[in-house]
Parts: sequence; C-alpha cells; structure tokens
Amino acid sequence: MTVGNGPRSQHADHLTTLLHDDSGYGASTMDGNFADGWNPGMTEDRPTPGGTPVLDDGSEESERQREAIAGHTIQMYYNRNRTSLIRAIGDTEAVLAKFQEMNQTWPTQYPQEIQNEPHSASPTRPGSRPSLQHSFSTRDLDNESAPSPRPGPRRAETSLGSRVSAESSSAAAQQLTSLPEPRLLNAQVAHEFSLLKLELKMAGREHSVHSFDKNAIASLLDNQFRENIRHLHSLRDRVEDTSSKVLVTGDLNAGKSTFCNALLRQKILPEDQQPCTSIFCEVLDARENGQIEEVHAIPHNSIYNRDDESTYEVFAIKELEQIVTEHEKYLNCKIYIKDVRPFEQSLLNNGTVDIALIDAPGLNKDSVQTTAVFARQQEIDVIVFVVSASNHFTQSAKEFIFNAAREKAYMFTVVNGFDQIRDKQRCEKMILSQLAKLSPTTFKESKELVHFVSSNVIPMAPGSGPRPGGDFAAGGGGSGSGSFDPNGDDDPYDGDGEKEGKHGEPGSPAKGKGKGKEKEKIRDFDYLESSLRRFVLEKRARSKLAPARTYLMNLLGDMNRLADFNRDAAQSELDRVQKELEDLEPQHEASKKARSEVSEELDITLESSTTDTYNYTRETLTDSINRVSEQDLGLTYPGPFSCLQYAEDIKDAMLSEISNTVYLCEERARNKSIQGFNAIKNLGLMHVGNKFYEGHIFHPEKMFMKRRHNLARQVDIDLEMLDFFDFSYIWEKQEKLAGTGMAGTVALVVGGRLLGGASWIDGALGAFKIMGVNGSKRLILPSLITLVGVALAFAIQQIPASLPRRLSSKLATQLAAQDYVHDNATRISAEVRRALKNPSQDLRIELQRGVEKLEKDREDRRGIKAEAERARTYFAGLEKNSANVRRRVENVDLEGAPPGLASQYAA
Ligand SMILES: Nc1nc2c(ncn2[C@@H]2O[C@H](COP(=O)(O)OP(=O)(O)OP(=O)(O)O)[C@@H](O)[C@H]2O)c(=O)[nH]1
Repeated sequence: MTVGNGPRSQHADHLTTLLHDDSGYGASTMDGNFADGWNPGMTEDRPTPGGTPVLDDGSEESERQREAIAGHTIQMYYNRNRTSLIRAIGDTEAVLAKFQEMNQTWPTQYPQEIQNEPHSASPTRPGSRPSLQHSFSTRDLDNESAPSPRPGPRRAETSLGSRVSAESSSAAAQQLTSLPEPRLLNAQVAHEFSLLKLELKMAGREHSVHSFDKNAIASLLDNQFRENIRHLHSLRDRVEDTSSKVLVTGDLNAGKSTFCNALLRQKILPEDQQPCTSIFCEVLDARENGQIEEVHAIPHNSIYNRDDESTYEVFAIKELEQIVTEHEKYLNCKIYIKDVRPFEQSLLNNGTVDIALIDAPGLNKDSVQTTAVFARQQEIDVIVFVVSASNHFTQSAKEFIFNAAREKAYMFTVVNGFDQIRDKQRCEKMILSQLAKLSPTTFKESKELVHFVSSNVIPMAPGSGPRPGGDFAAGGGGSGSGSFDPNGDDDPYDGDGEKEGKHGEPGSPAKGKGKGKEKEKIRDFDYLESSLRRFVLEKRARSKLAPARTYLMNLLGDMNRLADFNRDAAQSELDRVQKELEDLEPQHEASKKARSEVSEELDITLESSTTDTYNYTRETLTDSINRVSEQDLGLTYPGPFSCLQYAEDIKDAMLSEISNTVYLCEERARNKSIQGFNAIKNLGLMHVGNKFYEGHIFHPEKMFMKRRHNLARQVDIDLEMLDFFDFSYIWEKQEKLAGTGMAGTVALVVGGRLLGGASWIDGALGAFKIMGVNGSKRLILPSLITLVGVALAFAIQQIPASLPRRLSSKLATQLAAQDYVHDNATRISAEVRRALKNPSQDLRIELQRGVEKLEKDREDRRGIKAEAERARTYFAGLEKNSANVRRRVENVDLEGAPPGLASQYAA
C-alpha cells in the first residue's frame, strides 16, 4: 500500500529547474548561452524524478510488471547518462590537455578589464574589438544586476576539497559565503568565467589583469588547467563509482534490522524484541572482500583499511549477534555477504548502483548525535528512516529528522510493523500529519517517499536461512520462513492464513483473505524497494552526475569563451602582422636600395678623395723637388772658404723646403678628408639619421701621426768637387755671353772684365787674335797662367749659382731613386683612405644592419603570422569542439523522466 498525494506537476517543476541552478560552479542555461556565476541550487535536496511510476487501477500483475519495467528503464537511463558524462569527461580532458599544450606555445590571452570603469561594458579585446559580452547573450549583463542566488540547503557529504571540486559540496557552500568575490577582476569579468577564472593578487595590492604580462597570465592559466585536469580525473572516478551508502536509522526496536534483512532477502542482521544493535553495521557485497563472507569489526579510533588487518578484527557472520552489542569496543563493522538476489534485482550489486546498507543503532538521546556525525563522516547518499507504526515518531526521532532536514530535505521514510495496526487509515493519517510538521517536503512527496510496510513478512531467499544461529524473528512473525519469490507468483502464505493474525489482525481471518493481505504486503514492500532504488538513483544523479554535468558545462563554457576570445586575438594578431609585413616590404626594398646606392657613393667619395690627394701630392711634390734650386732658400754665400758648410746648408734648406711641401700636402689631405667625412656624414644623415652620428666625431689632427714624413734621414747626398763647379752651367753661361758680338768680346776681354767677365775663354782667344801669333807666343805662358787664374776665379765666383743646381739635381735623382714622390703621395692618400674608411665602413655596417633588421623583422613577423594562423585554426577548432562537447553534456537530461516512462505512467 502506498499513501500520499504529492502532485505530479510539482515533480516536474522541481525537476525542470533541477540542474540549471544546481552546483557551486554556476548554472547552465537552456538556450545555450553560457551563464554566469555561482548557483548553489544543486546542493538543495530535491524529490525523486518525474519518471516515478504512478499506480493506476489496472490488474496487480500488470502493475507489478510496469513497475519492474519502470525500474529497469530508470536504471538504464541513469546508466546512459553516466556513460555520456564519462565520455564527455574524457573528451573534455583531452581538449583541456591540448589547450594546456597550446598555452605553452601561444600564451593564452585573457579578457581584460578597463580599470576604474567597473561598469563599462567593454573589457578591452584584441584589435579594439567589441567587449566580450557583445559576442554573448546580454543575459550575462542582466544577470549581473539580478540578486545573487543564495545557497540553499546542501549536501554535506562530498568533500573533494579543492576549490574546483566544490561544485556540490558543503565546502563549496562555505567558500561561497566565506570567500570574498575575487578582488582584482571587476564584476563583469568575474561573471564571465566560472572555473578558468584568474584571481590576481600581489602583496595586498590590487592588480587588474592587464597589469600582468601575457606570459604571467599564461602561467596562471596553466595552473588552472592543471587543477582542472586533476579535478576531471577525480570527477571521472566519482561518476564511475557505483557504490552508494544508505543509512537505515530510526527508533529503538522499530524494525531496522528486520527491514535491512528484508531488503537483502537474507537473515543477516540480528533481530530482537529488545534493542540489540548498538554499533553501525554496514552490509557490503562479498565481491569487495574477495568473495569471502565475514565480518570486520572496527574498534574505536581505528581507521578502516580492508588491506590492513590491524585496523579491524575478523569474525564469522554467525558471530554478528554478539558483535553488534559490543558498542564499547567497536564503533562499526563491515559485513561482507554474497547477494542471493538476481543481478537485476540486487541492491548490493547491480552495476548501476551498488548499495551498501548501514544498519544504525536505534535512536535515543545518546545516539542521535552519534548517528548524525556518522552520517556526515561516511558520506551517506540516502537516509532511510524507520519508524514503528505502533509508536509513531518519538522525541529522538523528531530531533533527528529535524536536524537531518537541514541537509536532507527529503527523507525516505519506512513505517514498519504496519501489520500490527488495526486502524490502518488512522495510523497513516497520524503519521503523515506528524511528518508534515517534521519534514514538509517529504510529506509532499509521501507517495514516493513514505511507505507503510511489514518487514517481517518478506520471504527470505531459498537457502538463506538465519545466519547468526537461531531465529532472529523472536516476535514469531513469518520472516525467514517463507519461500523466495521475487515475482510474487508463488504465494508464501498458501495454506497458512494464520500468519496474518499473528501481527495485528486478530480474529484469524479466512484463509483467502489472509493470502490476499500477505500478497498486498509483499507488493507494498516491492513498491518500497523500487521507490528506494529510484530515490537512490536520483540522489546519485544529484550527488554524482549533476555536479559532473554542471562542472563540465562550466568548464567547457569557459574554454569556449577563451577560445572565442583567443581566436579573435589570433585573427587580430594576424591582421596586425599582415599589415606590418605589407609595410615592411617597401621599407626593406628601400633600405636595400639605399644600401647599394650609399655604398656606391661611398666608394666614389673614398676613391675620389684618395686619387685627388695622390695626384695633388705627386704633382706638388714633383714640382717642389724640381724647382727647389730656384727657390729663395734664404742663404747667403759665405765665400769659397765656407763653401762646404754652404753646401750643407743648401742641402738642408732644400730638404726642409721639400718637407714643407709634404706637410702642405698633408694639410691639404686633412682638408680633403674633412670634406670626405662631411660627404659621408651627409649620406648617413640622409639614410640613417641624426642619432647615428651622435658619437661620431672626426679628428683630422690624428691623421699622419703614425706614418710621419722624415726626409732628412732618408736623403744622404755626397758632395763632390764638381758640385761646386758646374762646368755645364759655366759653359752655358759663356755660351750666352758669346752671342753678344766680337767687339763686345774684345772689349770685354781687354776692357778689364777679364777676371770678372762671363767668358774667360772667349777673352783669351780674343787676345790671341789681336796680338798676332808672335806676340802671342811671348805672352803665352803668362797668359795661360792668367787664364787659369781667371778661370779659377770665375769658377769660384759661380759656386753660389751652380751649387744649388747640382745639389737639387742630385737630390732629385736620389729622391727619384727612392720613389719619394710616389711613396709620399701613396702614404698621404692612403691616410686619407684610412681616415675615411672607418666612417664609411660604419655607415655601410649601419645600413647593412638596417637591412638585416628589416629582414629579421620580416622573418619574425612571418613566424608570428604562421603562429597566429596556427592559433586561429586551433582556437576555432577548440571553440567548435568545446561547443560540441558542451552540447552533448547539455543533452544529458538528469532531471526528466526516461523517454516514454512518464507517458506510460501518466495515463
Ligand atoms: N509484527 C511485526 N514485527 C516486526 C516487524 N519488523 C520487526 N518486527 C519485530 O520487531 C522486533 C525488533 O526488530 P529489530 O529489527 O531488531 O529492530 P531494530 O530497530 O533493528 O532494533 P534495534 O536496532 O536493536 O534498536 C523484532 O522482534 C522483529 O521481529 C514488523 O513489520 N511486524
């Protein structure tokens, strides 16, 4: 029998909103827009799904079959959702891992806020794009002004601990209330991301995201990626985990152990008319203990580890009766048994949800607290509260339910021992009215959640007789004695109409009526079982699947947002770099052209300066050497007796004159170099810019410092007699005089110019002619002597004129032999070349650098372009992939009834 009148529309309403405001990681929206912030709704306790079968007035058999089908369908539906989520977790992990990898090579960009404009709708986007919100629904902005959702009652049992794991745990709820909103992002940015949110804090000062460089952000994101990948692993473990803990608690002697045994279809837990269970007894499938049936009793203060026998004591199942009373020694025990029910009906092990039943000690004022603490520590998924139909809710029961309601708004309630009640309707009414005050939500769903049953009439599986030795059913009920018939085809009470009478139906009803009532009780219990399974599945969906779904939705949403943002960033980078490349190309061409033009001009400048200097030096020096004898050397002939010194002085003066010419050439070369440097500088200013010449100063005074001119040491002229008497010169002189006429000659000779005349030979010959041969014979000797004397005197007189010529000629010969002119011209012009070489080389290098820099810039930009293209392709793919996986996750419907089930039962 089931009771209660919960309206189905409320189921639907609850379930419609179930997942969309569920976990601590913010809600999803139905329209595909990625919603904002935290919504703790998931932690609220909710009713069982809308697929709950509703009994109609059809035959019992068809009703039972429909129930069985409904149970299987819900189970299959749950499995399908679980599989989809596991696959989505795997896909998300792969996508995230690739994203993380990408982040290493292309630092992910993060939407930036505009400081001091917290309400601006345009966080800066790459390439001056519109704000991030503009590419999404304006709902986000709307939501910002909406009052923030308050956390409702939440599960307390999940405790993965990390920040990202807080989607449904109470820890998350605490974080929600205790942690301030991230300080460094304005509300807008903070709302955009749920998981990949950057909180940047430094030394107590606030920093906006844009105050951190790209790599710092990428590194922060990398941490987020790592954390989320870790969380995905644990999420997968949680979703794959099929175990679920059901705590059976209630008043002393309410029949909790009997109820557990009935669920197991085995007599495992000790039943007694007096309170006997004083420790928590957890019944698990023997598979988890290597198929060995035994009891592990866990002493107080010991943390159970099945692989460490020092943490528990091992007993046989039959010793359980003794163990359950030893509460002073043990806090709880694990009972490993082999399930006797078929796989599809098994509570302990059916693959979808493997229920570990925990029989708790009866509640009294001492144990209420212990049970509450135990429930919290053991991460109980579902609490089944067993209340005695005869005693109703005791004070302890009320206290427990009241406290538990903070975490579990819905409590699966078993009113046991209903067989003992004569006025069943009155009993139902009274209990439900009590419950309405204790747990209004459970009361509203009482059809699903409140069951009036008689656990002691449930037949045990064949061969599963009382384990702990003796009959636990001390009350003398039919428990344990009937045959096992999961389908109810076999009537366990056939031929035993008396059984009903033993449990509160006094008056020994007729056999047929008794059989019918027993069947009804078994059917009620069956219905309880399928409701319990649905309840557990629904709770699991809530505790395990829904948080995973919400988490995935949020994470994929964040990835999608980042992908969208970064695809735009990559595109904008691509546009920018493309533009830069286009600008660079002509610059590069111009730079190359300038380099070759300037190079040519430098060559010309250098060459012309050098050649000009060479030529000039050569000409000037040659001229100077050739004409040095004609120069006024500033010397006075001291007379024949100092003619040697005179010759030395002349030589020195000539050398000095030539040296001066060389210095003049050097000076001119300096000026030429200055001109050349200025020409080079002008070229540089034109092509390289002012800056380049800031440190460049030309120092003409430093020229010719290393390779100095030193002529005196190089020239060594030996003086000869002939240098003083230059006969060719004397001859030349007398030749000139001869041309003036005979009369003049005689006059010259005779007229006393003999000694000082220019042509003493002519004079002598003239005298011979005048005097005749005879006269001449007598005069010949004295004449000759005179002539020689005259000649000598004439020659001596000619020394100042002939000596410079001779010396100059000798000097010229020697300098020519030394290649003096060429050497100096080469030296001086080489110095010019050397002086101009550095500035011109510097300019060449600078121009080359300019070309190379542009080429490097071009290469760099080509590299960036390739990277940006790769990033754009990647982020476009990421955007698509994350949206696809998100869509798949969104399609995992955890709240609605399995397809076809609702209509099947809505009829
Ligand atoms: N008539 C009747 N008796 C029942 C029913 N369920 C349990 N009993 C009897 O009630 C007594 C107490 O049952 P238990 O299962 O030991 O109760 P309990 O709540 O586990 O007791 P403690 O945990 O020790 O407090 C036993 O004698 C059972 O046979 C029922 O549905 N109908």
